[in-house]
Amino acid sequence: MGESGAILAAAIETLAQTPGIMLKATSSWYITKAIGPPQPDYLNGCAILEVEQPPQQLLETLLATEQKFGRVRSQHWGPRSLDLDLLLYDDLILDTPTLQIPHPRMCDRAFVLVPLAEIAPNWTEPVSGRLVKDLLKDVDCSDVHLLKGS
Ligand SMILES: Nc1ncnc2c1ncn2[C@@H]1O[C@H](COP(=O)(O)OP(=O)(O)OP(=O)(O)O)[C@@H](O)[C@H]1O
Ligand SMILES: Nc1nc2c(c(=O)[nH]1)N=C(CO)CN2
Repeated sequence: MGESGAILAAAIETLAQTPGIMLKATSSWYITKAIGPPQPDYLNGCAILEVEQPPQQLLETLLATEQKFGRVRSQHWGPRSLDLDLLLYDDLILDTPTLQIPHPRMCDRAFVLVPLAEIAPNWTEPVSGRLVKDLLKDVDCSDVHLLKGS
């Protein structure tokens, strides 16, 4: 919800300025049809961060950044101002009540795999053992559209 392009750019900048985080790459932004209850389109993208923070601390940083940009949790999979998900962390597999890595739904989501394949095509998703660029071949990308100029 809101000025999504500006919110995403500002959120990325916030992360890049966080001690222990170095921004290595960002994808283009993609306009994507919402999965879940009826709601406006999303703007999705991915970034690669080099971090000194362990995964749980990185999740806290992401959640704090969502809060900074006004994230309110109401409806499940409902509209939101900003959603920052931790998709992959090296080749780590982690399953705790508050954090699962890889993100458990990433392999099914064209809105994740299209931008991720742009910046990390040869990253292996460690649960399936498959490359991001190969996972992308198995999803329907018809509802994912490049935002021109991004
Ligand atoms: N890899 C992960 N990245 C982000 N949050 C995660 C992850 N694994 C578990 N979580 C937990 O999920 C909680 C809820 O996340 P959130 O409300 O953003 O879900 P969502 O984005 O609506 O749905 P989805 O998880 O399907 O993308 C977070 O507070 C966090 O504890
Ligand atoms: N297009 C799109 N749909 C969604 C998204 C998202 O990022 N993009 N995130 C969701 C929950 O995280 C639910 N539905």
